[in-house]
Amino acid sequence: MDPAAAEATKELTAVQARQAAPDKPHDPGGRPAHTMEVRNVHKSFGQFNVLQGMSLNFANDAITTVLGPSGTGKSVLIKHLVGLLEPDQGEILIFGQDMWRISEHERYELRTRFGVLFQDGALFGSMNLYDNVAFPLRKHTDMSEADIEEVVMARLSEVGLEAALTKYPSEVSGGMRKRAGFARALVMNPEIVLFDEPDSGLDPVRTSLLCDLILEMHERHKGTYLVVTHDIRSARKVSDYVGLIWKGKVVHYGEAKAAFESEDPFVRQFLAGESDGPLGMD
Ligand SMILES: Nc1ncnc2c1ncn2[C@@H]1O[C@H](COP(=O)(O)OP(=O)(O)OP(=O)(O)O)[C@@H](O)[C@H]1O
Repeated sequence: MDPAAAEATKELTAVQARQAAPDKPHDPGGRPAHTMEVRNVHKSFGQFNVLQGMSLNFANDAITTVLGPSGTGKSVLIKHLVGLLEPDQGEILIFGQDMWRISEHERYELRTRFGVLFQDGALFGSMNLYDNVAFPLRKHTDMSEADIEEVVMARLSEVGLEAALTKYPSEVSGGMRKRAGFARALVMNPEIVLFDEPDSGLDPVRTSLLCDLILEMHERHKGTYLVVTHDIRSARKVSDYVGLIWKGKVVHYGEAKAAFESEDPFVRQFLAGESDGPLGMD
């Protein structure tokens, strides 16, 4: 191995050694120390090892951003967290429960405690924005239409869409679709909210406004938020904690301020988005 590669490997090993905090016991009040934990998760598709021993304890009631290059497994991580993909090895713990050691029904119930904002908002094209936001309440609760209306209007108003409630997704901008998706993600008062590249397809101004909205909603509703992105500016704006993933592993996790001020060459290169440094293309 050439000296530069050896140095990079050494660096990476040192960073990996500082990854996710060790397990903590559950607190005596019954609340797990972490509402969301990923423990040594491996996942392959055919020969392709996407997650290669990923571990991460997400801080409760904080916004964690997970950053990583394209194709590094960020969306695969989200699918594991919501129980859409089963790990080949390792555990996904939600509220202290192993997602894959509970029944399918329990997993389904657990999913109702998540809000997820997918890249394109994942709205139903055949429903207007009001019905899209009302959908989870109609599906998962027996609330009356009057109560549903109260909640839906409150959520739509928080994201600035109360005037657009009769519009269909195809009739509004990408930014509005994301905001509607956000309103829908929050409608069941979730304790965990996951954002899969909320900034994708948005211009810098709309990205910045969406970040403001994420911060505002988190302040108002609290909860454990995970934002997956490769946009470093968004990460800087919203994060309390930052996780960096590379080659299917968490190579750094810690407070955002410390990460952005880190002298570590790997973390610096990652967060500065520079081509020069221990990270390569392969
Ligand atoms: N169901 C699947 N079957 C086969 N390969 C898959 C599947 N899901 C994901 N992959 C592969 O796993 C890798 C990681 O995908 P993932 O979508 O998680 O990347 P990402 O980090 O979210 O990338 P991006 O930032 O570009 O969205 C990719 O190479 C992808 O092709």
